[in-house]
Amino acid sequence: MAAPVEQTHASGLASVKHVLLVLSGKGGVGKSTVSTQVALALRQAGKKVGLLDIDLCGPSIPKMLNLESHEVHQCPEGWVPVYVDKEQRLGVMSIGFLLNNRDDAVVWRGPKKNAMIKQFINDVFWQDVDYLVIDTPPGTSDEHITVMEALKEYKPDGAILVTTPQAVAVGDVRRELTFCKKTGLKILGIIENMSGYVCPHCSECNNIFSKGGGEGLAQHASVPFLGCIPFDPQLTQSLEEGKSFVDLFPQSQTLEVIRTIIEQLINKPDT
Ligand SMILES: Nc1ncnc2c1ncn2[C@@H]1O[C@H](COP(=O)(O)OP(=O)(O)OP(=O)(O)O)[C@@H](O)[C@H]1O
Ligand code: SF4
Repeated sequence: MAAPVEQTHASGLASVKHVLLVLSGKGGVGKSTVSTQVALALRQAGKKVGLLDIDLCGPSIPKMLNLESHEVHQCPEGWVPVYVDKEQRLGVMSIGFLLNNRDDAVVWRGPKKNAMIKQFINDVFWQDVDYLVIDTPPGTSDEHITVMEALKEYKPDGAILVTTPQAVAVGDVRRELTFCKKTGLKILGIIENMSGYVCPHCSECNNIFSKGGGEGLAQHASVPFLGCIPFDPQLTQSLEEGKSFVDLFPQSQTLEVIRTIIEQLINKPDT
């Protein structure tokens, strides 16, 4: 585990223009996938982006971006993010970079996790970032409360809720909606992930499972529905290989969906 930062300058999110939290009611619905693709698409839209992975129990973002061998270093202003590109348009900070043993986080007790979350919010040296995308742990836990407390002074734009067609029925997302209301976090919208299946042979999107639950829930809760991202084997491939889906499959229909989601986020009057 890397030593705590000896801070001499204000860092934190002071130079970050917009903060977007990505939440999901339960694990495995594609929260980290959505966080990563939103960050990559925002960069492609010309924004300077930060991606903060505070899913302490399962930091998967370094693998998804092929950054697993990287370690963060410190400067007087704080931890320096790992940059995906030499132009430094997408910087990533993840607990995965700080662990000697990738399984360490799983056994941490609450206070240690909460202290780490606060450090992540306050001690990373983001330099003039337009959008900071924060990948949070699944569910609603003490860690989420800590995140919200640590973010209070930075006034996050709001939350993107990720669900799957199957998860919407179980009530996990409803709890997430309640959490946002109780903590005063604006809901930017719901994304239904793994919604339909893109055939690798003909690129046709088939609805093998039910579809539309996310949109129905959004209507019911009077929050925006941002779109349906299908289960796309090309997306799985790019995540497995740690390559950018945006660069690997620029003509993909799935990418069009992600771009449409980004446009809605960018063009919100108050984001
Ligand atoms: N739309 C998609 N198309 C293809 N594969 C996907 C899609 N969304 C997610 N996956 C795959 O599903 C798996 C789980 O995704 P991911 O790690 O993003 O979920 P998560 O909600 O962040 O999980 P956790 O709760 O463990 O953090 C990953 O292997 C990812 O490659
Ligand atoms: S979508 Fe159906 S018809 Fe098209 S290639 Fe796939 S399996 Fe064949």
